Amino acid sequence: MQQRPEGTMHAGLWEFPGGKVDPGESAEDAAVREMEEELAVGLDPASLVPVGFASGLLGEGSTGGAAGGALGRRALVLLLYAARGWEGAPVSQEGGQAQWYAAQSLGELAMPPLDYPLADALKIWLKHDFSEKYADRC
Ligand SMILES: Nc1nc2c([nH]c(=O)n2[C@@H]2O[C@H](COP(=O)(O)OP(=O)(O)OP(=O)(O)O)[C@@H](O)[C@H]2O)c(=O)[nH]1
Repeated sequence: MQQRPEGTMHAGLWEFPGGKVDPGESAEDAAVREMEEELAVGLDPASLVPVGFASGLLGEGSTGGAAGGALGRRALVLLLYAARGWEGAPVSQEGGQAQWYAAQSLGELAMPPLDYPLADALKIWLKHDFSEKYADRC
């Protein structure tokens, strides 16, 4: 998990690492690029397995809320992937903290709203260990 830096929306809250998909980029390629940029971790896009998604409005749960603020009502969909292998040790490249947490303890972290359902999806996914099904991709 990584902590959002000061001066950004949801500053100080812990989130799954990642970021926005660039135009023309696949979601998997974006995940690989963001993990490299944010944590200096190398991933193979073919090793990514979809875990779940969460959908809401940009800015919901931050100071001022989404509907009344300058952000308007922009939809936000977060896709969560699992990776069983990577190169390098994750180190935050953007000044904030990055830390491992057991899936079971994620609910106790202060997170932006959509990361809670993502954490629940991860717990279910880990319980059933769907990665076996995708062994040829990992
Ligand atoms: N992880 C997460 N992000 C959320 C939630 N709700 C919400 O508005 N966001 C916002 O969605 C954006 C996610 O984009 P991002 O991961 O590329 O964040 P970023 O810091 O690179 O972009 P930024 O400069 O716009 O803040 C952030 O601005 C974040 O504050 C949420 O529930 N979970």
